[in-house]
Amino acid sequence: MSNPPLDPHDWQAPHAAGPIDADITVPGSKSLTNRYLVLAALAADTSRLRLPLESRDTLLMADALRALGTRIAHEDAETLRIDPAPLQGPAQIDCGLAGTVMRFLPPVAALARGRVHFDGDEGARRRPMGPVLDALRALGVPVEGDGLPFSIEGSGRVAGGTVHLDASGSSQFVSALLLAGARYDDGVTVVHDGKPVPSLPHIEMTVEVLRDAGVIVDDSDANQWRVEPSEIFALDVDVEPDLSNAAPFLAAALVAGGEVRVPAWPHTTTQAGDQIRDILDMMGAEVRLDRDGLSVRGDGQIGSLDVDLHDVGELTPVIAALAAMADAPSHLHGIAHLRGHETDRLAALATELSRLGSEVTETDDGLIVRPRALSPDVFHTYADHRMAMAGAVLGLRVPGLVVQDIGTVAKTLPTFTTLWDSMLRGADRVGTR
Ligand SMILES: O=C(O)C1=C[C@@H](OP(=O)(O)O)[C@@H](O)[C@H](O)C1
Ligand SMILES: C=C(OP(=O)(O)O)C(=O)O
Repeated sequence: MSNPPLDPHDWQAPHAAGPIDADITVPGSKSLTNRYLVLAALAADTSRLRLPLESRDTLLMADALRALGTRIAHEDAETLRIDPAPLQGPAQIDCGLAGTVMRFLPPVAALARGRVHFDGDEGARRRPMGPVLDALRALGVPVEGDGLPFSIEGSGRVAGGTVHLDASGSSQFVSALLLAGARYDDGVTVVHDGKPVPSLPHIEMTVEVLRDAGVIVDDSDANQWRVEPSEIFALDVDVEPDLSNAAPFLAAALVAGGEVRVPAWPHTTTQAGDQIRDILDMMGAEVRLDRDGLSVRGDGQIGSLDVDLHDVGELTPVIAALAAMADAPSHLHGIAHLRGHETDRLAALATELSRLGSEVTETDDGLIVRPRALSPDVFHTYADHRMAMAGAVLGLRVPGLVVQDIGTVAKTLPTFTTLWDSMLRGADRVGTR
């Protein structure tokens, strides 16, 4: 009997026939691109971003800012020019499934004159929003709703002041208020009360981009951030490659053996994804960062690990895929907040890895992955780009594995399959940033 035909959204993940030898040019960082776009829209003058990420999350951010009055256009193939203008409603904002759009823009919409309505994908309606919307209410901004869909009735200005919130569900609640806070009359002081904030490097990134734009930020006390009211200077920046999106390619060197190189890897960065270097080293890779970029070498052996991913939850799906092919059980912890990401990532990973044959236990705040012989099946992605990338990593060693709805990679890396194929051909001639 022949196999049933593949759904057109399904992708037969390529199997690695031998060691890899590839240079992969990774497109720009989602987190940096979307922070730069927001600050550029709030800035005093024209900004320029070179090599921004162009993916669903960043296109939605640009469209949303345009809906509020900002002019954003390509100046040349590599450069976006952003001309700020007074923020205006009425406007409809489609957040898709982008945490950065649904969290970063309500505090911006509060500065617009008029009603701004937010909605997004069905999955986005399940993502936590309460702390940032309640914080805006506490600052006197009229908000209708507690999650998507919701509306904000801006009056053109926000008084600002001190807000207390629980950011244990997402660091983005804090980043959101800090990004817009300099434009509030009294600035903003955000105080976190609750369990530890996840993804702290992402808040450090927010603080750094604000300081680069001339904003004074005091982050000297734990769990408290103060943004002084001030003008935001225009930006003229090159966007770093997205280090979390580099992870599946680097992981491939461990699975298939061989070497993967990522040029332009920053030597200092606020991207949490930089931690992939230490994690792959712990799993047995030979990792080298020099002036040409990052190179990762593997021999097909994957070591197990016990790791706290609280700061860098984005890497979990790819690390879990590696753990399922490691030489002993692994424990990934500190990641309870992943239940509120694109999907409940802990449940999704446990289900999909178990379907292939792994023995996976979901704990309160993570996963225990016991490697077993894997057999091919359909790997479901739950509209989660990082699940799709994890499926690709597994497919290198599981011939016949099918990744369902591969198109979901478009959230942050629309060229993923092209880059993946080029990596397996041992070259990166088609990669674009
Ligand atoms: O601020 C950002 O750019 C991000 C913060 C993190 O969110 P959480 O704090 O919700 O984990 C991260 O996982 C997400 O991919 C991007
Ligand atoms: C959690 C993620 O995205 P978002 O910005 O939508 O929260 C992610 O990219 O892994």
